[in-house]
Amino acid sequence: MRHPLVMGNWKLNGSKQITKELIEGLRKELSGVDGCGVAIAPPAIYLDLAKHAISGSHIALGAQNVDVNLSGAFTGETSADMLKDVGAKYIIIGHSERRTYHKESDEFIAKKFAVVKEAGLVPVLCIGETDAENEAGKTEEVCARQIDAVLETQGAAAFEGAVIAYEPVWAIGTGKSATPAQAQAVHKFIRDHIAKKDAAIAQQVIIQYGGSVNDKNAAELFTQPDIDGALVGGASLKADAFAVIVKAAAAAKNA
Ligand SMILES: O=C[C@H](O)COP(=O)(O)O
Repeated sequence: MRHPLVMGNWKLNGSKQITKELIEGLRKELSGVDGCGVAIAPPAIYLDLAKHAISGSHIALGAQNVDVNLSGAFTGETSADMLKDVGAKYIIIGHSERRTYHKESDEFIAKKFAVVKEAGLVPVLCIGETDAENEAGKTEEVCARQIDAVLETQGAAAFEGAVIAYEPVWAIGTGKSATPAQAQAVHKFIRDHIAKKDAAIAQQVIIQYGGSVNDKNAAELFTQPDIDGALVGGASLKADAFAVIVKAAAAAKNA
């Protein structure tokens, strides 16, 4: 039985003060909420502060990126072991903003996937098509290619305990979420694609939806059978809105 996971990706937002206040707000709003995994991914520089602030709660810590190297002359990078050392569990890789602004390839992201798994952490592999690819009817082709980069190098077993976030690029930060039916169709395609290699692995993999998820549209998205929570950007910066999303996922799970 899969549990949903709602994860907040703070992106390049926050400060020491905001980190403390946002987590304090989340702890209050989420007290007693059960049935849904919750994680936050603040900027790397605030991970240690966040780890202390979530202490004793059921909020897990995530990171927004990782390097493929574990140590050495790689100025400005952060390794999987370092993320583990500060208490991060869920590591976002392949986010479209990194694919676009940092030119990260499918192969490079697959290497990150392997490094994260090797460290005993949980990769949150972001995949999804651009607006142009969507218009051209290439959604499934793009998602398959992005998953295959891992499947073909590490096998289906690599997805055991892993998380996939389907984030159509056209829905990210635009206020234009995919409809529940649109998202469900792609999530089912992703699960079926992995099932061709290993049905049991496909059944347990968490597939989050991401892209303009908010406190208004979350509940309906979570009614879909293959949508297992969400990767939330903008709405994760407000404790009350993020808590509504978490509660919606928990309610859908318990329904
Ligand atoms: O990682 C989160 C996604 O990029 C979604 O961002 P958004 O909720 O602001 O659209």
